[in-house]
Amino acid sequence: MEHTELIKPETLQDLIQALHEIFESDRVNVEEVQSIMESYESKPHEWMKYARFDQYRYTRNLVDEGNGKFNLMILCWGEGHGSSIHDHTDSHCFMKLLQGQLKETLFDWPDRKLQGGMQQKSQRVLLENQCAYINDSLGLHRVENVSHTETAVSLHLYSPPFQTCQTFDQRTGHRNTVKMTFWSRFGERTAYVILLLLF
Ligand SMILES: N[C@@H](CS(=O)O)C(=O)O
Ligand SMILES: [Fe+2]
Repeated sequence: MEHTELIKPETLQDLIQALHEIFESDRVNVEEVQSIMESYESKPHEWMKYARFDQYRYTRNLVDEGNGKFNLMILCWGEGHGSSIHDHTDSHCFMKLLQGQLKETLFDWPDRKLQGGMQQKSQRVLLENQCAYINDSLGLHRVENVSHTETAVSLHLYSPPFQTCQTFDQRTGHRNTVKMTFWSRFGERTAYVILLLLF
């Protein structure tokens, strides 16, 4: 097997460069991606221009399109913000904490004769610089910034990129397909909403 040497990326730019090289190959080595993302030490001034918050829910801010192989984005979580239970559309999902902490709760896929709601499988708190991994065969998750005083910022890599996912009602297990949007792209606020309102 081809082996890429692991060098600690000093900057976010170095990390992006290293990710481009890793994803040139058709096979993704999950441990390699996870450890290179983990070894980057978060420096806020390097990612600040992507970190835009909304008052009401977490935002998704596109950083890099990875030559079509992956999407790299920064998610900004205000106090108390969380995602619904969701899947990752058959992609790899890496999630690294750049600032603050996030609670991740794992769930099994609901089965047909679901009773008593979807039961949580496990829970963990991700700390600054840690990198978690999930895909659909490991299950579903919900991510929350449970802090009432601190915001959280995370760096997500999805490969291959996807634009919709399924969300699940914890009580009934019923699912919805939702379109995922970017609050900003490459540091610029996305104009979709404004355009839709004008025309
Ligand atoms: N997968 C979610 C974020 S998280 O809750 O893992 C998203 O891309 O919006
Ligand atoms: Fe997720």
